[in-house]
Amino acid sequence: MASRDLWAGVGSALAFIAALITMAMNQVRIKLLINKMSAYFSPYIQITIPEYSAKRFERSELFVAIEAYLSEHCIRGATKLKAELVREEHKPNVSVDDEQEIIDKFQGTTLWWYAYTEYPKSQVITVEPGTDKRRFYRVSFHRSIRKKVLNDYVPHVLEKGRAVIADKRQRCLFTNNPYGHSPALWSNVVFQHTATFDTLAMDPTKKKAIIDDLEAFKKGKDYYGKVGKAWKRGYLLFGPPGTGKSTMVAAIANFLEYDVYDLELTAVNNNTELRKLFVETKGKSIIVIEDIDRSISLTVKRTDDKSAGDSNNTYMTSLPKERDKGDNDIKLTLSGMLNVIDGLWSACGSERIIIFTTNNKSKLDPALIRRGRMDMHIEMSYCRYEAFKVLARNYLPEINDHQLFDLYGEIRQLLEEVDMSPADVAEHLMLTENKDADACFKSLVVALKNAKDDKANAKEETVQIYTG
Ligand SMILES: Nc1ncnc2c1ncn2[C@@H]1O[C@H](COP(=O)(O)OP(=O)(O)OP(=O)(O)O)[C@@H](O)[C@H]1O
Ligand SMILES: [Mg+2]
Repeated sequence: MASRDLWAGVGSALAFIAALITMAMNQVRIKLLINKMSAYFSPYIQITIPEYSAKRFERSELFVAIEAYLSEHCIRGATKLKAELVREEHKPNVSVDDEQEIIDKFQGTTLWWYAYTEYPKSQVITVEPGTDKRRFYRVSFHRSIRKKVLNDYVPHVLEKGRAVIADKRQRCLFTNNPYGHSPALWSNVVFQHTATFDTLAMDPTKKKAIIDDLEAFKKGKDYYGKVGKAWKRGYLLFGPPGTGKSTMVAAIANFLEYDVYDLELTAVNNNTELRKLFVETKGKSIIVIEDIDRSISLTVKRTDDKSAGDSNNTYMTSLPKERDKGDNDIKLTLSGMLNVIDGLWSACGSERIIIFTTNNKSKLDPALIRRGRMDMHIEMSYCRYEAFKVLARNYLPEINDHQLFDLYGEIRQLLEEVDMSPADVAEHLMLTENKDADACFKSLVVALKNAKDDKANAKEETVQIYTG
């Protein structure tokens, strides 16, 4: 009897649990059905954009662009905002917080945006805190504008968002790590050089030609596409020390708003390493190889190869020109370098500039600097009158043209006769505690006169030796 009661009790308990499960399942089914029906009859459509796609570990570009777009263009009506301090900036970056409806208008139609976060239902242990949650953006709109949203609105958000990101992003200066010393090929710091074309002292006509060339390059996406060329450009900067080659690189980077990759060739062992470094660079960037003549000859051990370089051994291409099969892993060669510049790298990514600087253009192999590889050869020369005026305004902004006028005549004359680098001229124009503008100009005039005398004496000596 007791056992029958017990079984009866167990039986009714099981029946009760079964009834509960059936109800719950029915509820889920009913809920799904309601959702389906409301979706069918609702005139609104929703699109959800996850922060991370299922397979990739990188944040979705669309998600990031939407975040930037909404925070820049639709933030006005929002009341729930969040602020984050990004790296070394002094102003926080303010964006729209989760669960805040944002209304956007596009070509006379309305769209409703909403950000939300999902947390895992079960306990998940992750290495980094916060990586278990999943964020989404959801946009709702009337089904009548479905095509317009997909064809016009989403690309519009993507474009505007990208522009906001580009505007706010901090540009970086990358340097290559000695191979094998670090898992990353490049290390980076924030690029903070303040040089601009306004502060760059050089012949104004040359300066304008460079700016025009850069402008054309920047706007050249369609042109490069049409003529089937990779969207890249090479500049060779040559001239004596202290004439502003490195300053020009910074001015170009600031003008184009590009990152700079400062490639130290002496830390690169072979062609394979060089290729990896190039491929790891991102678009909208400048790769600069400073003093290319010196870094190559330091890097590459001279070989017994008779085909190497010219007979005087003056070209950097005392390194072998032909491509031996094993060269790629053994050494850095000119052909390897040319292959990288012309090949794979230029095909992947876009908007790249490559700059070589040198004090000795004549030491470079013509193959390396031929047009097409180095599209523009820019000579940075000694400081002449026009360049001096720029330097005077940079270093002595308080001085007016009237005050300068008396000195200009003398300085102009001297600068035509004496070769002094802008770096040396700038040294004299630096205001210090016990040196005012007047003293600066006087010290410059004295230095120029001394240089002129030295030049005259040197000439005299040469003549004497020659005649004697
Ligand atoms: N054309 C210039 N315009 C403005 N400033 C200049 C110019 N040339 C040189 N300077 C000043 O002199 C300093 C040295 O110039 P920079 O390093 O650009 O010369 P460089 O040509 O790269 O020299 P090097 O051949 O030794 O590398 C700069 O910090 C800058 O202040
Ligand atoms: Mg330099």
